[in-house]
Amino acid sequence: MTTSDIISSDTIVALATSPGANGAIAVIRLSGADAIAIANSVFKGKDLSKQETHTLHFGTIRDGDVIIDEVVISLFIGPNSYTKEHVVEISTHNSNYIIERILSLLIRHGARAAKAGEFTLRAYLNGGLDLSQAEAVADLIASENKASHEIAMNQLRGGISSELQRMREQLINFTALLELELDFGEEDVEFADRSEFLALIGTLKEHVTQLINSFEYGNAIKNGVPVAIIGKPNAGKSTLLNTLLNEERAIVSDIAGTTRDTIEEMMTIDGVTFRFIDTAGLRETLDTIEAIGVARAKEKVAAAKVLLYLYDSLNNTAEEVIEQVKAFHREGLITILVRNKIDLEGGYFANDFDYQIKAELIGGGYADEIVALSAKDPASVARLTSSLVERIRGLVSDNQQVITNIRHVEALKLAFQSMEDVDRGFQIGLSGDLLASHLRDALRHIGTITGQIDVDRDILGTIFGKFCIGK
Ligand SMILES: Nc1nc2c(c(=O)[nH]1)N(C=O)[C@@H](CNc1ccc(C(=O)N[C@@H](CCC(=O)O)C(=O)O)cc1)CN2
Ligand SMILES: Nc1nc2c(ncn2[C@@H]2O[C@H](COP(=O)(O)OP(=O)(O)OP(=O)(O)O)[C@@H](O)[C@H]2O)c(=O)[nH]1
Repeated sequence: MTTSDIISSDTIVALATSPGANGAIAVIRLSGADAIAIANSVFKGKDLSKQETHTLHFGTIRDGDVIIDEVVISLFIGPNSYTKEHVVEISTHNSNYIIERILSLLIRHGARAAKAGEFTLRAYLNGGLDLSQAEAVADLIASENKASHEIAMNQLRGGISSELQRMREQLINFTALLELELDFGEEDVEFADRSEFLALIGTLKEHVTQLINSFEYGNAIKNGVPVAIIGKPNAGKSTLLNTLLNEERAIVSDIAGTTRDTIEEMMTIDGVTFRFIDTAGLRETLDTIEAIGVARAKEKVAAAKVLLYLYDSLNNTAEEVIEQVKAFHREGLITILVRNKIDLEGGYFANDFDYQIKAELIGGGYADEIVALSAKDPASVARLTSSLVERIRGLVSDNQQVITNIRHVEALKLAFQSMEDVDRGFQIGLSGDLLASHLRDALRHIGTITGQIDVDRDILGTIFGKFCIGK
């Protein structure tokens, strides 16, 4: 690739820092073949065309004789830049007036206003980043906690890309062997035995499934892990939420049915963001407002990753706890039984009540554990939060790649289907060329994730259109 191949014809410009923000300095970024020439035509200082890449230069920006600002210019000579084109960054004083004047000055001198995500689009088109890395840039900017930051950073550093590359290589070897056999078709040779092929496709399918499943965790981490807090009226749901949030957000009272609607609160604990959802108490009622609340509670559990079921031994029978928790149960729902108000019993002592619940719900696989606490007491609630964090972290193993992007999941599902076709094809003795065609489909679907394979212009538009302008 020569420099002229990778440097696009038009030069784009945008504010790279946040518009309207209060900082001291703003950065205006130019990228393209004429970036240096355009900057030179408004900059009074050293001749930028004679400077080395990755150097800084002090000077003024002038519109005719008028000095608009004293600035610092950073120079990146293509392809040694983020976009792989010439990039010039102008650090100005952060004034909307100055920014507007410099932007329009640069446009008058031949630059064009960049569209959303256009710098990163160019980085992708010029081979600086692959598509999943470009998407990671958006995730990184949006990341607000340690867990989502870690996943986005891993993706930006090529974690997903290299994993997919390994998978593609295996598939390519596989296809090559199969096509070699096809060439010798008449002679009926087999270069690899069928069981080896089947084992390999089985491993690949398993791997793809693991990635698909990681999305549930990845998506929860990215958007906050939804936790539904459920229990009979007066179980202490609002009290627990208040202690968790350390503020009086939910209305607490001892009149059953105070919480008529659902309340949602975001909170980051040990780097994991949770969305706690308080819900109306569960009870048979003729009060229609509250009946709607109960229906909503069921919806919330359906959308939750974690269920905190609150009860206490004074107001609940073991039977009703068992019945309700079973009613909410579904595969993959992390269920923590929260036995509340232990201060009223003078501390927690396991008794028949617990043994029954433990045997039925923990033993039966409907719940993961029981945490006994007093919702009013922050120290005992801390035991619950550390258990919550541990369980969320436990969903993926340390070095497993996590998918956070729905586009990637869709592509992986299609790849899985093609692998299924290969698998089934083998079993029913499908001809080699048809098998190879299914294999190529699988390769193509995986390739769309990193963008190695023809990605539709519309899809690129959707991906980069979500970025902010200047990114
Ligand atoms: N001022 C500034 N800060 C920024 C960016 C930027 O564009 N400008 N970035 C963008 O959003 C991110 C950093 N990304 C960057 C990626 C590559 C290069 C770069 O100059 N690459 C060269 C040189 C590499 C080297 O010296 O090792 C290259 O790839 O050849 C710069 C920034 C975050 N901070
Ligand atoms: N002693 C004691 N009282 C508690 C504890 N947790 C909650 N309570 C009390 O129990 C009553 C009901 O608590 P809430 O938090 O309003 O219960 P809720 O589950 O939100 O009730 P609804 O809004 O009716 O669904 C209040 O008087 C709380 O102060 C606890 O750990 N110990």
